[in-house]
Amino acid sequence: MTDIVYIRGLQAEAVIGVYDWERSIRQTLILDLELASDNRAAAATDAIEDAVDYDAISGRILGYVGDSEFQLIETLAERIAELLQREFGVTWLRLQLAKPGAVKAADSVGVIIERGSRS
Ligand SMILES: Nc1nc2c(c(=O)[nH]1)N=C([C@H](O)[C@@H](O)CO)CN2
Repeated sequence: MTDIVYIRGLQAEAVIGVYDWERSIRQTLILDLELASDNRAAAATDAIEDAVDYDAISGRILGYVGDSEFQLIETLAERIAELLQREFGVTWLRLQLAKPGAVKAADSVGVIIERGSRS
């Protein structure tokens, strides 16, 4: 399957970080997602039930990240990937998780992961 539904620039706030000062503040995270989709199936029925619902997924991620308190962005990215596979049946995904305020001299830092199979 080569179709994709994407979400770009999803902005969330979380307690995240390894240092003591980070455990008592909320920091901004930016998520970019590519999700495998059979767009022809959704187009054939024109029904949201047959689509990868970017609105429902965005809402779920915002809620999950907002409640999370991990130390590493690697952990948060992995948990989000697992959640999307488990709850939304996503078979393949590429997730970029950026922590833009983390390194003062850099525009942004973060991780990119791919999970699942595209075929
Ligand atoms: N690979 C990672 N490196 C670092 C992380 C991280 O989550 N993954 N986190 C930190 C600190 O929390 C940093 O963001 C504070 O500015 C350092 N390195």
